[in-house]
Amino acid sequence: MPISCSQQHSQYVTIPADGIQHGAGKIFEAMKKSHYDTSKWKEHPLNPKECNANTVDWIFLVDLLNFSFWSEIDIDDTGVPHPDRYRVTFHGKGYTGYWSMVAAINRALEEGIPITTPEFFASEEKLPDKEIERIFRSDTTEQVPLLLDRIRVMREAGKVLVEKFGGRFTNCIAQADNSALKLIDIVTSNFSSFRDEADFCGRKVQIFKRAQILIADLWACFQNQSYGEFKDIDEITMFADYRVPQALYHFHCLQYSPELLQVLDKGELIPNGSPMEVEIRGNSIWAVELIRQRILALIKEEVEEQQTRTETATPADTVVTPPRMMTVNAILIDFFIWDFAKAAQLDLTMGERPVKVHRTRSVYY
Ligand SMILES: Nc1nc2c(c(CN[C@H]3C=C[C@H](O)[C@@H]3O)cn2[C@@H]2O[C@H](COP(=O)(O)O)[C@@H](O)[C@H]2O)c(=O)[nH]1
Repeated sequence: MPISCSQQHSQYVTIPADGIQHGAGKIFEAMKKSHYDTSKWKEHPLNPKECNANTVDWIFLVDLLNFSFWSEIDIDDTGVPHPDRYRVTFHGKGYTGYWSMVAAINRALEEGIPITTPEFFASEEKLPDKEIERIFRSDTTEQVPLLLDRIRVMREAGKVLVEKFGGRFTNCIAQADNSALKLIDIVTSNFSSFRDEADFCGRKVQIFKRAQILIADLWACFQNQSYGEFKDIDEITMFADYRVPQALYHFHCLQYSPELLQVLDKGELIPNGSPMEVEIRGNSIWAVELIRQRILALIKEEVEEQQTRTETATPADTVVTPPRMMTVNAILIDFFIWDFAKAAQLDLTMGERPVKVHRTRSVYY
């Protein structure tokens, strides 16, 4: 369930009500225009086109390693990558950021390395650390961020899968009885690197970004069938990373204090679990929840308008087609905003309302 940030505790981040109206309208219009739905997931060249148990292994490893790609070298982070920032070339195209990790995994698979097989990536004998370093090798001088943490979380998760779940994440899915909330519980209680939580004003807040995006990627890839079928998928929140908050600020859906803006502009490190960081992440979750509620209201208005028009339409009027009732949940809004942020990164960093991503090093996002 999304957490509702107690605003009075927020010193650095707030959610302007008029900003939500403005942002939700813009996002809704853009999502309608692009017919944004789960079918978009497979369109990215690096995402798998087949949906089977091997795809589940692939998604598990990708979301196990789906953290911390911001570069120490590419300070401006405009989307036009600094030539020396970590980059992986696959099928002739250079990838940076999140996609660089995915490209490295796909490259290893094409080199015949069973990198997505848990009993393989669990084992220092079968897959020595040096070989993992080679798999994530860069075209440039900058190494993949947090390489040692990536190796550590692979060993830990691989061993848990082998020892407790028959070596496949499909067995975790089977235990969850098509419940996303149950699967979050299985993942966060068995795999410590997914246990993304913090203390905020004396309360424990469970953000669980990678556990939730793991479920979202399964749901989107399998289009709510088979290993991706979840009856309570709408309980999943947006994924509190460092890219979507930047876009939410751009859409006026987040407001930052002068002190936070200065920290971001200077590229200062913000510790994982610090009030500043938890406020950015917690308010992002709540802002997307408010955007979702606003979009549902806009859809309702549209349907009612169409119905009125249809009732009063005379034969001479053109036939009105009911609007595509979009399924809108926090996942689709998040995926849309993230894809938008990547496409509009130059505007987000250099445009009329520029802001940098917050720089926290952690295995959680
Ligand atoms: N909230 C949210 N965070 C997301 C994603 C994704 C990738 N999902 C795509 C994959 C399949 C679907 O098509 C999705 O569109 C990565 N990240 C996070 O971003 C950061 C990396 O950013 P940069 O350094 O600029 O590449 C890092 O924290 C990473 O964990 C998302 O969707 N939502």
